[in-house]
Amino acid sequence: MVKQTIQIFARVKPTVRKQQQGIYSIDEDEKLTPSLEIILPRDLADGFVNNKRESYRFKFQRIFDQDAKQETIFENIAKPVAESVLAGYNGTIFAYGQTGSGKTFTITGGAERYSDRGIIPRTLSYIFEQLQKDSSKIYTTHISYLEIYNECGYDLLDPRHEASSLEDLPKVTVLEDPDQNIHLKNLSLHQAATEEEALNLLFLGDTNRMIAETPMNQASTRSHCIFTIHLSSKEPGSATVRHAKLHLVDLAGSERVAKTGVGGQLLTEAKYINLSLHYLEQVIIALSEKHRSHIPYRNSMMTSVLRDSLGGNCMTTMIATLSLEKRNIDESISTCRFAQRVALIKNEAVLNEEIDPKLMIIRLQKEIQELKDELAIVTGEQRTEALTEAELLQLEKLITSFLEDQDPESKLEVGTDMRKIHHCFHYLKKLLNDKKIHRQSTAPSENKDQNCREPLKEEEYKKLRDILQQRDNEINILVNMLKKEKKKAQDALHLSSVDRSQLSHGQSSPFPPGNPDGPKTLPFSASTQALDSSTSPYRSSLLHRKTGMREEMSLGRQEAFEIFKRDHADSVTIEDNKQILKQRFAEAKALGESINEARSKIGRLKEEITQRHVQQVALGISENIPVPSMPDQLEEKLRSQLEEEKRRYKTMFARLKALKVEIEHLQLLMDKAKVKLQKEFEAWWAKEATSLQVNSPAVTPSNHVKPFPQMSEAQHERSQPLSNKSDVYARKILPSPGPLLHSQEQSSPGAPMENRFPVSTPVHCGSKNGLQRAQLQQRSVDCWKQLVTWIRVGRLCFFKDGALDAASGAGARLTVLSLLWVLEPWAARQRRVLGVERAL
Ligand SMILES: Nc1ncnc2c1ncn2[C@@H]1O[C@H](COP(=O)(O)OP(=O)(O)OP(=O)(O)O)[C@@H](O)[C@H]1O
Repeated sequence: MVKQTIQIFARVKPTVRKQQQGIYSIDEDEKLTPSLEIILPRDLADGFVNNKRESYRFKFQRIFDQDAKQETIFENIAKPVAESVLAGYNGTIFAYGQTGSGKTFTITGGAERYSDRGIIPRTLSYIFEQLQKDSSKIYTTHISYLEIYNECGYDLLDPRHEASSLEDLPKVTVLEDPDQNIHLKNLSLHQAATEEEALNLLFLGDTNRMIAETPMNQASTRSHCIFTIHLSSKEPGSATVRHAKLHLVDLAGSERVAKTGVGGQLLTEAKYINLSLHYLEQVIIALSEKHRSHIPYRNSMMTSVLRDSLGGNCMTTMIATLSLEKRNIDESISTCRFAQRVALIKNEAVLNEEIDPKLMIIRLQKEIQELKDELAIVTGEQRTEALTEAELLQLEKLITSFLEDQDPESKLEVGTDMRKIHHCFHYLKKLLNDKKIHRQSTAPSENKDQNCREPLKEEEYKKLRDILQQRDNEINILVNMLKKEKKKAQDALHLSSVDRSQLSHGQSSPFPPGNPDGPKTLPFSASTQALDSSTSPYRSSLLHRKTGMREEMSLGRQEAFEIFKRDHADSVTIEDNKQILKQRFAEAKALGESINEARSKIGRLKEEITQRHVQQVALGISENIPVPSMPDQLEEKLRSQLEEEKRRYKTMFARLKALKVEIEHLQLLMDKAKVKLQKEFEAWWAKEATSLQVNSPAVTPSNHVKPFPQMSEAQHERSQPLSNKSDVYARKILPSPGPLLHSQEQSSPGAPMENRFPVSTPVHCGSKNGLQRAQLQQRSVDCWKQLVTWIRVGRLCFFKDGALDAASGAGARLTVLSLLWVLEPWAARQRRVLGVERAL
């Protein structure tokens, strides 16, 4: 049993230095327990805190300042916990802090760079690396991913459901057995045999979390997420199994409702979050107080799930994430205070061992049999029924192996059942008799042979023995050569089939097959195939969802999506990652080729060594001299070259392995970014569609929505100043406002935007009485064509799908208005508007 208080660490998020100046300091002098001092600026100290203290000091196991790398965080915080999980103890790491303080960044990681990987992917990497190294045990790994939102649990890894909202995901409920053990009903466990499989599950969960979030529930901010690695280990042949769980928890933002200043649905959410964090706090207070008999775990789902992690059988670590800016000082102090209370909690971690029921049954059955046998001896009671066929067969097998065993001490153990003992004697007797008869029938010729033989002289005998030994050696060498030839032929066959399959995959994998020492396995090609969307069910389902969405898009919407993508803040990151991925692929390909060369060289060297050896043997036979036991100089040289080449191969192999992990991670990051992009586009599109409908009869500048959600405030503001003047322009150049749609059904909210502006829809144009409807439509179409051309050549910076499909005046008016809002700068806007006017 390991008794330990919960370890607390602090991590300060990097922000603009100016905003943090003089606000905090870290005292590293106290090596064992460094402290963080938060200094209240004078303006805040007055009245902010009752006693007007100007600085607060908090102790932590370690404090990581702004420049701490993800690698450092993993090495110092997560690695020790992962090690205890590998040893069979439960572990928990949870991040606590206000929204935006870096909880998700610390636990999951950033979505931009490979080096930004957080605790979860690094821990998975570490655990699988350790499992591979340890061949003394059989390990099984399972993953689960739970999201708790408004006190309801959701399974983020259910492959049967395609989540488009949180409600689509299976609901998880907490059950408690009589021993007060917590069970999570409906939370699926997924076996992950490799790091890639586990990372794919993480990716699936994160994407489901992102897709399922509502505009109200912006991802991690308002929900708690628990990623759990379940690890079982067993020594071969042993009936004892060890189970350990590692919870990696990203809690919701800890800020107070009053500060967030929200209402409606957000307020409800905030209340739930505050309530669940409040219950967490209550549990922690209760645990830190001595002699408290009741700990209110059951009050909330999160405390129920984390029951063991808090004051139970677990090694728990808390990371207090701090965004130490002036405006966040109160939240930062509150986070640190919380951490100080958490540090008082003592946990008692025990090894979670249990007996494997199957092995236990076999063991007990054997024991019962032995006891029955003993009882039979003691009571003198003997069984009289005949032995079954299976029992007889079993006995005969035992006798055969007993007779074949060269060990003179070996025993024939059949127990104390007299029926079995009798049968053994009968069987042996039969064997003996059969042999006697056989001897008699072959005796005359044997006798004759023996008579002919003269006693062998000692010298001759030795010579013959040497020759025999030599022949044996030759035969062994030849057999080995034969085996190698056979293996080569098989490999050639295998390689050609791999080549074929790689060709059929389009892009060939840069990862070469196998290890020159071992059997010809295909570790990399197999795992890259696992990454391929056709073989990874999780990734493929998400990619399908993503591409599926694309396929459903109309032409115009696709065009809008392309522009949305181009202008999105993440596009630079995606492009950067694409470039890095390309570089890594090129590097992996070059490395793969070098590895293949090294493999062939190793093969050639091995062949040369064998040939050299055969030559030596042949020389020995022809000149009748014994084969030298030590390799000659040439062979020695070949062997050292072989060793050198093997070392080179291993180094390259290790690098390639690391590259593979990096490539897979980058691919996952890109997939995630693409899904996010698609989702944001859909949300923006839906919002635009709604606002077009709601505002359609009279579009006023106040109704204008920010055209792209990802636009910076500055960009947005620049695009905003639509004066009445531009409205006047719009009115001038376009059909005047009027009822845009004929019937109610055309404006039904569910109707796709393209349906709302059908080409054939006649439009009622109130004040353009002089113009024929057909002429008006023609003008609109021309106008649209012109606009589309401008967009294509980059003259206009913004365009919406309705425009392409809408040949009607109504569609034209609205969309051109939208266009006008984002034309910049003002002078250019005017020129373009005039251009539009001329085009009309
Ligand atoms: N140590 C860090 N280094 C670099 N960037 C960071 C760091 N910590 C946080 N960030 C960045 O700050 C932003 C907010 O961080 P993050 O999403 O992790 O906050 P959070 O505490 O999880 O917020 P929420 O409660 O909304 O989930 C992100 O863009 C993240 O990349």
